[in-house]
Amino acid sequence: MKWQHICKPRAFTVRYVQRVRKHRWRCKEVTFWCSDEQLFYQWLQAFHDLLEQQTHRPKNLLVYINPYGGKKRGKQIYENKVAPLFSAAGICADVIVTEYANHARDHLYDANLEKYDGVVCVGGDGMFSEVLHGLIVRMQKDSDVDHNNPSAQLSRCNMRIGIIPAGSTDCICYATVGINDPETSALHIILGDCQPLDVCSVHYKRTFLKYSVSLLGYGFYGDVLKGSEKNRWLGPARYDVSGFKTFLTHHCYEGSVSFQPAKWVLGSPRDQTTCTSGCYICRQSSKQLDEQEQTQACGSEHREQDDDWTTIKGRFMAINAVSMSCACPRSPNGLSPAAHLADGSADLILVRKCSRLDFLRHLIRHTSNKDQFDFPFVEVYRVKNFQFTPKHFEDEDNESTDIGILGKKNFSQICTDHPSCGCNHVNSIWNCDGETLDQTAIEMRVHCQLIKLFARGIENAKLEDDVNPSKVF
Ligand SMILES: CCCCCCCCCCCCC/C=C/[C@@H](O)[C@H](COP(=O)(O)O)NC(=O)CCCCC
Ligand SMILES: Nc1ncnc2c1ncn2[C@@H]1O[C@H](COP(=O)(O)OP(=O)(O)O)[C@@H](O)[C@H]1O
Ligand SMILES: [Ca+2]
Repeated sequence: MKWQHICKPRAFTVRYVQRVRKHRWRCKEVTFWCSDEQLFYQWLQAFHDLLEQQTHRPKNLLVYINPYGGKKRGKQIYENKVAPLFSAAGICADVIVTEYANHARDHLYDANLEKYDGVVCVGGDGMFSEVLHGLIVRMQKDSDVDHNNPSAQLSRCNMRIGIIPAGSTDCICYATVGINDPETSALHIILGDCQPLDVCSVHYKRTFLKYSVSLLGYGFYGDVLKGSEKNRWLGPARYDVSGFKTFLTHHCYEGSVSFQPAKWVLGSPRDQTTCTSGCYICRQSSKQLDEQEQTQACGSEHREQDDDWTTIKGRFMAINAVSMSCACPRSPNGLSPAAHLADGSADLILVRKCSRLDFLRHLIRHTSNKDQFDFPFVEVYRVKNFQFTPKHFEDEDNESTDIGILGKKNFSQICTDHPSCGCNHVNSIWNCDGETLDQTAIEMRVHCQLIKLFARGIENAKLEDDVNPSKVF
C-alpha cells in the first residue's frame, strides 16, 4: 500500500484474520489514515499496546521442512505461503530443510530450544511424528523419566508444535484445525493458538517403540502402509493404489486384544456429538489431570486400577486405535468421528473377519456421514490402554532373533491352522502414524494431553458464521 502511505503520510496497515469458508482462514489487510497527527499516534500506540498483551503469540520459531513429503512441495509452500505471513507478524524463524529421514528428530534431541516459543514442521504426519518424538524423548531425558517403562508417568511438553500441511494424509492437521490448508495453519500459529493433544505410547515388553497421535492400525491399515512404501514415487496416490490392492487380497489376522475401558471419560465412541474447539469433555479431562498432578506434587501416589481387563480373541480384518477422530480429506469425519483430541482416551475399533463386500460397505461409510460402526462385525471401545498378541507370537518371539520380526519368513508364513479361513498371512504389521513398527505384539497406553499444538480444535460452524471475530496481528 506504498502509494497510499506517500499520499497520506499518517497511514498504517492492519493485517487481520478472516474466516472465508468452512475452517479456512485468510489474511486480509486494511489501511487507515488520519489527518490529525496526535490522534494517529494514539491509534498506533493503542495497537502496539494491544499486541504487546498477546504474550501467547510466538516470536521465535524453529521450523523443519521435509522437502520429500507429499507432492515434494514443502519448501515451496513454506517460502510462498508461510514465510511472508511470519515475517509480516514479526516472527523470527530459524529454518532447517531436512536432509534425511529422522534429521529433525535427532536435531531436537540436542538443540538449544531456550530461545524458541515453538517448533513448526512442514510436511505430513510422518514429519510431525519426527518432531513429536524429538520433543517428547528430549523432555523425558531432561526430566529423568525412563520412557522404556510402559507405566512411567511421562512429563508433559510445553513447547507448542505447529503443522504446516505438506504431506500425503495430513490427518493430524486436518483433525485439529478442520482443514489441511498451509495459510490457515500459519495463521493459527501466528495467533498463538493452543490445543492440548493426547499421545499414545507403544511398547514391546519393557522397550519403547513409538508414540502415536493419530492411527495405530494393524491388519488393513498396516498392510496398506507396507504396500505403499514401494510406490512412494506416486506421492499421496500410493495409498489409493495400495488400499485397492490390500482390499482385494482381503486378509484377516488372528490374535487377542486386551484392554481397560476409559471409565472416567464422559463421552462414548457412539456419541452423535464431536470434539470441537473448547470441548467440554476435554476440559473435564484437563481438570482431572490437574487434580492428579496436584495430588502427586503433594507426595501421594496416583494409583492406576489394574483390574477390569477385557480380552477379545478372534480373527480381525483390522485393529485400529485412534486417540483423535483421524479426519482427513479421504474421510472427512474420520475413523472414529466422536473421538476427542484431549480427553485421555483412545477409541479401539475391532473389525472382525467378514466378507469382502461387507468390508467394502464398512470402508465406504468412512466417506459419508453414515455410521461405520453399525455392523455386526465391528466393535468399538473407548479405552485407556490395550495389548495385542498375535496368535503366532510364540513362534515370532523365537524367530525374531534370527530374521527380525518384519523378516519375510514371518510375514508370509502360511497359516496351517486355518487353511480355509482366508488368513494365509499369519501376521500383519502396525501402522503407527504412517510409520511401521518393528514388533507385532505390543502394548499401548494413552497419555492425556502430553503435548500442545498451535491449533484450537475444530471450530463450530455456527460460531464461525455468527460472530466473525477477526483477529488483528
Ligand atoms: C472405497 C473407499 C474407501 C475409503 C476408505 C477411507 C478410509 C480412510 C481413513 C484414513 C485414516 C487415516 C489415518 C491417518 C493416518 C496417517 O497418519 C498415515 C500417515 O500419513 P502421512 O505421513 O501424511 O502419509 N496415513 C496412512 O496410513 C494412510 C492411510 C490411507 C488409507 C487409505
Ligand atoms: N530429507 C528427507 N529425506 C527423506 N526422508 C525424509 C526427509 N525428511 C523427512 N523424511 C521422512 O519422510 C517420511 C514421510 O514424511 P511426511 O512429511 O510425513 O510425508 P508423507 O505424508 O508424504 O508421508 C517421514 O518418515 C520422514 O521421517
Ligand atoms: Ca483422545
